Amino acid sequence: MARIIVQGGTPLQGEVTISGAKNAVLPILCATLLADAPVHVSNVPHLHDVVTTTRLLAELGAGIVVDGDYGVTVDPTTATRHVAPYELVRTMRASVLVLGPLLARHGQAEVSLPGGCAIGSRPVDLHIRGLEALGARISVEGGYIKATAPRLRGARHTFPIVSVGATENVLMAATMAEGTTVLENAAREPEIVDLARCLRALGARIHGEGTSRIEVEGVERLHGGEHPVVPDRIETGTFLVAAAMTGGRITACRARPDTLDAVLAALVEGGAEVHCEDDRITVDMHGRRPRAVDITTAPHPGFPTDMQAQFMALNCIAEGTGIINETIFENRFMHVNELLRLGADIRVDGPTAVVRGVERLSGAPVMATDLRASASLILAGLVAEGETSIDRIYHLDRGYENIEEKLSGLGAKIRRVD
Ligand SMILES: CC(=O)N[C@H]1[C@@H](OP(=O)(O)OP(=O)(O)OC[C@H]2O[C@@H](n3ccc(=O)[nH]c3=O)[C@H](O)[C@@H]2O)O[C@H](CO)[C@@H](O)[C@@H]1O
Ligand SMILES: C=C(OP(=O)(O)O)C(=O)O
Repeated sequence: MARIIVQGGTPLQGEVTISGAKNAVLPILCATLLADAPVHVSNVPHLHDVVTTTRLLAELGAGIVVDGDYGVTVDPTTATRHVAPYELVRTMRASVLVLGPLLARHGQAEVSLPGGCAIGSRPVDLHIRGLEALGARISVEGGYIKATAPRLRGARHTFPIVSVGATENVLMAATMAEGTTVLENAAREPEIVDLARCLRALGARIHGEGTSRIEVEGVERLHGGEHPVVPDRIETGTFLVAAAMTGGRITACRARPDTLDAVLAALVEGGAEVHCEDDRITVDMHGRRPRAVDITTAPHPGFPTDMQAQFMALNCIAEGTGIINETIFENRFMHVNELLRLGADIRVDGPTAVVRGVERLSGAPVMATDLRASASLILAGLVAEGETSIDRIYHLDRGYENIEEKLSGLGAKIRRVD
């Protein structure tokens, strides 16, 4: 099985180009099902989850053309099937995002329940309740969400808790509902903003994305169009933490500093010098050891749960003790046991981890358990003495494009072995 081998000890230096955001491109690809003509999506990252999504769209009958290095054109006009099968959905939870578009466009959808994953149980009740508020009739039978709605109707709906995926599913469905929909307590993540921009480029009428109140005036049809995917803030943050941990200086290019406020504030608290330009972020640690940072994850604009594992890695080698509270997912500390194998000092008590910084980590074989846990192990490997070998890296390929090549370009001693 493929592994990543990291030799620790090199401060990272140089520039790295950020790819399109995984968590933006997946809903956007699903949204193309709403259109009645081809949609061209650019700045599409090379990720396993993107391949899974295009397979799912093809399974539904859509035409897929990969053009150039980073473009995908989806022709939804031939997408007449409405069943998203278990075999595809089980490998990627975001597949449930075809539910809203299928329902809005075809009046029916059957989507396999995605199931849980390593980081938590991850139910989809909020997606279902939101779509029901628009008039859908939904039942769960045989492991499938079965939904029908001859025509969705606009409604006022308040999400009981903030959910990125549920906001996306209901937003997509509402674009073609009859009348106006108002979504309260909507997620405010930059990926929601990017989805709304894409939908608007296809003719949707949406206001308020990026705030907790989104208003959608339903339209009869969405047309074809084009959309470039927003840069990946989590990939950006991961590289910036790598620079901070190694005492290096890197610039993330084609990034979006305005989507990273909480992460950049935490880096500054950790002792990094951070400099932002339009689409570039430079982090300079001047060879210093980072200071420990306290983190509490929260919906945007709070500190992102998808950066929690990386900051835990930073705290492992920082000066002082950092306290990490994970409030979004109930089981997102799977990286702790692996970091302990590298010599970290971490104590977990329910949703809280207390990380006492140690002078040095030492390389060891470790196992990736989920996407961001994998990233945290690479970061720890970059500063550990000797060699760290990371197993089960298929998790990484879901969400990081060529991470070992990008890190090598910054001077890291890292390679993939098959
Ligand atoms: C593809 C994608 O964009 N994934 C992101 C998305 O996941 P995802 O959209 O799955 O995450 P949500 O925002 O929905 O989850 C937030 C919380 O709500 C709960 N919940 C969610 C839906 C539901 O129907 N019922 C329910 O109880 C979840 O279990 C979790 O505790 O947002 C998460 C939170 O920022 C990120 O970590 C993921 O990287
Ligand atoms: C948890 C993540 O993704 P997903 O929701 O696709 O599992 C992530 O990107 O960190």
